[in-house]
Amino acid sequence: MISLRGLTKRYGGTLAVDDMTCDIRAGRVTGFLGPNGAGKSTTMRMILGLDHPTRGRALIGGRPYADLRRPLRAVGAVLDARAVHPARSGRAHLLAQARSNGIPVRRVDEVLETVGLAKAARRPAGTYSLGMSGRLGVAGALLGDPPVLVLDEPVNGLDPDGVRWIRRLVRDQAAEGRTVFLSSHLMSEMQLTADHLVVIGRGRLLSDTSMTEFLAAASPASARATVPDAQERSALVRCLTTTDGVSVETSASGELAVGGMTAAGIGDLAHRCGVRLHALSDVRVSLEQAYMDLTARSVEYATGSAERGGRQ
Ligand SMILES: Nc1ncnc2c1ncn2[C@@H]1O[C@H](COP(=O)(O)OP(=O)(O)OP(=O)(O)O)[C@@H](O)[C@H]1O
Repeated sequence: MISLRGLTKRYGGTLAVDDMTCDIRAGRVTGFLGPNGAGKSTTMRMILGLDHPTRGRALIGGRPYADLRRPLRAVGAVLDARAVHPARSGRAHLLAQARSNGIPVRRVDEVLETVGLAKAARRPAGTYSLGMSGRLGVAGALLGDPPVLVLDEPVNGLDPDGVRWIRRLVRDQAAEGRTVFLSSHLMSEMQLTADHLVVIGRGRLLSDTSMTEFLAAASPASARATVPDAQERSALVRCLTTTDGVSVETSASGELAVGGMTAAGIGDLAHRCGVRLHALSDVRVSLEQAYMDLTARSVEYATGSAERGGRQ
């Protein structure tokens, strides 16, 4: 588990991280979201001991990073996948990391295989594509088989196959009981990958909740229903419109768009009214829309169309 307690970082006049308190728990993928400049990388750097908090603490398994005796065995990280000596081969880069953490050489070859870099392992890392560098970064993170993974934008530069690979990898790591803390600006990908979300804006914690609750909170109950029989459809519309707070629109194809009620509620009502349904589904906003709504006022570097506003 990663624990943040009143974590604060000030750079001169910039409050990059402002009193963050939350736990990033084991056994699930926690997505870390926030607009550009929100403080995600600064938070991750403080977790990894690369920056000192101005106030507060970041703990990995109850200890600050500096107290970890074999750090690669406690936490694996990808911060800047390009931060590798360009003349060193991928394998030599991993070997150096392994030696300093008491990790056997065979583990280096194992992780190179896992990330699909075995064939390119002896080439200078400076000749790697962005995607290959990303894979080398992930190999370094997995090297010590750590219980905690911190990944800053790990899908950057990966092709669709690579993006899928990262998704499966982090989901598998979480399923094995590891703590996975992952940042990305790719909302559709995050929606498929994360179980839990930590959202920040201008350094402050805006949300710490499950993906399901985050989406449900952003979208008032609404659903779509298909009733094949016209008379039964009218009967269902009558039943729905006599329910408080429910609105119904009928499309040209006869599909009902229902506001103020979930699919489960409509199913129960249809059953009571003796109406046969052919299709019934909840309508949810996407993570992208829910996230945009939450962070609209916290965007530091906004384009013309984004809302500008005060601090939340
Ligand atoms: N070394 C530094 N010196 C001064 N200011 C910094 C430093 N590092 C970060 N900042 C500032 O702290 C704030 C948070 O930056 P940070 O890189 O943590 O944001 P981020 O959420 O990771 O952004 P992005 O999504 O663009 O990567 C920004 O205003 C940034 O300019």
